[in-house]
Amino acid sequence: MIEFRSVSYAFDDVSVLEDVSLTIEDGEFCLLAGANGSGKTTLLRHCNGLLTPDSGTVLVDGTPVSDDLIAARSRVGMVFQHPRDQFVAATVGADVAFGPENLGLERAEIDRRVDAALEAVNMAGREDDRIEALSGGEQSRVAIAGALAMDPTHLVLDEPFTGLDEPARRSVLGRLAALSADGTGVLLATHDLRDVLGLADRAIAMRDGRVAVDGSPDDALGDLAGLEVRVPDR
Ligand SMILES: Nc1ncnc2c1ncn2[C@@H]1O[C@H](COP(=O)(O)OP(=O)(O)OP(=O)(O)O)[C@@H](O)[C@H]1O
Repeated sequence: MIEFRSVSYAFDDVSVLEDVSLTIEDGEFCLLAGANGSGKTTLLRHCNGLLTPDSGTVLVDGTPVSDDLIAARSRVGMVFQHPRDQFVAATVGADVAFGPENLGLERAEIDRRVDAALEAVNMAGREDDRIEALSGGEQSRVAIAGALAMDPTHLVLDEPFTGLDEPARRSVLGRLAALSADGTGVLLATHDLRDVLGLADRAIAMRDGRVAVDGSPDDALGDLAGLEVRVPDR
């Protein structure tokens, strides 16, 4: 469970998050929508301590992130907007293994996690492929595998579809839905909800640093008007 309790945050005295309270349950597939600049990325970066609240608390599985940064970073897998920027190795297998290696796990456990993570994103057997030779969709899936190899309770993704074509987007979405059905909490920031609302359990939308909408996708749909979010045609 990821819990935001009255979280506020400002960059240089400019308030970006204001009194945000949210709980993301295990296995919940949760969308985070909102116009550019509404605070989505800032919120997500609190989930593993990349940012620290000015006031309020963020808890991961009951422990404040600031009390145990390593636990938070192991439990919350983060996938950023441009996966290319988050790769640390030249090949798929080496990149996905990087996180578990840093946890100091035994080689057999690392190999098991890499295999399972690649399997989960439909990239099994591609360990030796060079990342730079992969398509955008494959790179996104490798970035997700890298996060999964940490065996997280939650996956937090910031606009992971940027630059992906439709088939790649659908493929990544399908994997996220399957992972959430298997118990991984998913928090997915996107300003384009057209083909994701139907997969999600819940839709949250931010406006000016506050939670403006929070409900089931069906209920949220009507409330999203005016938030510069792309919604499905009815
Ligand atoms: N490092 C920073 N320094 C100063 N201001 C920042 C910084 N990062 C973000 N901001 C500001 O904080 C506000 C919220 O930005 P944030 O990136 O969280 O929004 P967002 O909803 O994720 O937008 P986008 O969809 O464009 O990524 C914006 O006004 C932005 O300019």
